[in-house]
Formats: sequence, structure tokens, C-alpha cells
Amino acid sequence: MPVSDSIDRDGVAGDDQPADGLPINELFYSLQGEGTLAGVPSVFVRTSGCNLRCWFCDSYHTSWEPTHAWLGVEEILAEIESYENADHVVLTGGEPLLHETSVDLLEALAERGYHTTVETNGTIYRDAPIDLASISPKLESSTPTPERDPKGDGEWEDRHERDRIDLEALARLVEDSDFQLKFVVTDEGDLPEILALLEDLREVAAVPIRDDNVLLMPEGATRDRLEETRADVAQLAMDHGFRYTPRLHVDLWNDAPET
Ligand SMILES: C[S@@+](CC[C@H](N)C(=O)[O-])C[C@H]1O[C@@H](n2cnc3c(N)ncnc32)[C@H](O)[C@@H]1O
Ligand SMILES: Nc1nc2[nH]cc(C(=O)O)c2c(=O)[nH]1
Ligand code: SF4
Ligand SMILES: [Mg+2]
Repeated sequence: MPVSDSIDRDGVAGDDQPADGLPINELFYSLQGEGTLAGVPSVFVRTSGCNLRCWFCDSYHTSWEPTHAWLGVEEILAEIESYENADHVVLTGGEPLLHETSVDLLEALAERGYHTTVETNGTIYRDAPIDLASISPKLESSTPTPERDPKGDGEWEDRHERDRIDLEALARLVEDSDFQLKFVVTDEGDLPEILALLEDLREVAAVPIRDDNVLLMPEGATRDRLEETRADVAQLAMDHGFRYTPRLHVDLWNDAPET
């Protein structure tokens, strides 16, 4: 099962929930596996809870069945600082920008000189110091229809479809920080929607969105699935002049937790 489905640190869901805390599913040291910083040693802080439900979510235990411990910001900082060689921190989830306390954590990390990447689905804007907003807008092909709902019978379909794109939030995120737009691509059927979204976003955003800010990432939580998708997605990136991003962590460690 991708990402942690059990918590072995102190505290479980429902325990003390410090006002300045965050629901943490996992916290680990790895290599950034995706995007323009792929290969950079980074501490990953994975919050639990998401406002969407992609059928393919590789972090099932932050979205479909959230599990977490509550950790105070100071505890999270202490754990990050214990990885002495790390200068980069990746805040991810679930959807990390759901949580107001993510802003406090990002401010504290900026004060300490860390480079921060926030992995976000782009539906929520918060005013926070972010070095790289790694935005992954969700396409129609992510929607959990009854046929591809990993858990139930499509009860999240309408809500996911309603909430997955918020142009205003996307515009504010790209205006505020360096950014990458990292689309999960299943097949060539995704491209018309990506092109239409970029056209809309270029109209409303006050900053340029260059083709090399756009990354196509093959859908696949496992090596076997990536084997099926990556060559076609690489070709689509070349055809359209976008970047391709590997999923280095899947190549290295498949779907093991804390990688
Ligand atoms: C688990 S999400 C957490 C952050 C945020 N909720 C989001 O979706 O951007 C982290 C990254 O994994 C990507 N992702 C999730 N499941 C995937 C899959 N099966 N194949 C490829 N990428 C996936 C997301 O699109 C996102 O870029
Ligand atoms: N190694 C590694 N790199 C990643 N980049 C983004 C990730 C994420 O889940 O947000 C991720 C992840 O889960 N592992
Ligand atoms: S938005 Fe991100 S965390 Fe939420 S379900 Fe989709 S991939 Fe998973
Ligand atoms: Mg991941």
C-alpha cells in the first residue's frame, strides 16, 4: 500500500491535537523524485487530508483513508533539523495548503534558511513563503468515477469534478512564487485539456507561463504501471515542447512507504 498505512510515531488520530500542530502521515529523508529538482536530497513532510480524491492517488492514506499523528510545528522542525545534510524541505500531502498551520511551518523553515517546495493540487491559495510552488492541477482523467473509485461507488465524483480546478487560486500561486505546473498524464487524451487550461491561465495570470514551466509526468504509482505510461508521455512532451519529468523515487524504490 503506498505511503504509511500505520503510524509508529507517538500519537494517533484523535490524540492531543495541538493548536499549532499538523496531521502528519509521514516525515522522511529521500531524493526529490519529481520535477525540476529531481535528485535533490530533501526532507519530506507529508500532511494528511485532501479536498480531492484522484482515483490514482499514490498517497491513499492521506486522501481516501487518512491516517496521521498530530505533531506541533516545533516537533516537526526538530525532526527536519535532525537530517543534518538536508537544505531542502518538501511539504506535501494530501493537500498541504488545506492547513493554515502549513503557513507557520513554511515561515519557520524560511527563517532557518531552508529551500521549500510545496506540492499542491492548486485549488487553495495561501500567503506563505514558498521557494518552489510545485502545482499539479487535476485533469478530468483523475476523477473517481464509479468504475475507477478505489474505495466506494463514485460518491466523490461530483465533488472532485466541481473542485479540481480553481483558476483564481492557480493564478495567485504562480504569481507569488517560482513555480512548475506538473500534470499527471495518463494518455494523449489529456493533452487538449492541458492546452485549454494553459490558455485560460495565461489570460488571467499576471506573470508569463513558459512552456518550460510545464511538466508532463507519467501516471503510475508502481514500476509496472510506469512501464506502461512513460514512453508515450515522453513523446507527448517532445511533441508539445513541454518538459518531461520522471518519477525517480518509483524507479528506485517502487511504492515503498517513506521514499
Ligand atoms: C500525493 S500528491 C500530494 C500533493 C497534492 N495533493 C497534489 O496532488 O499535487 C503528490 C504528487 O503526486 C502526484 N501523483 C499522485 N498520484 C500519482 C500517480 N498515480 N501517478 C503519478 N503522479 C501521481 C500528484 O499529482 C502530485 O504531483
Ligand atoms: N521521493 C519522492 N519525491 C516526491 N516528490 C513529490 C512527492 C510527493 O508525494 O509529493 C514525492 C514522494 O513521495 N517521494
Ligand atoms: S489531490 Fe493529491 S493528495 Fe489529493 S487525491 Fe489527488 S493526488 Fe492524492
Ligand atoms: Mg509521492
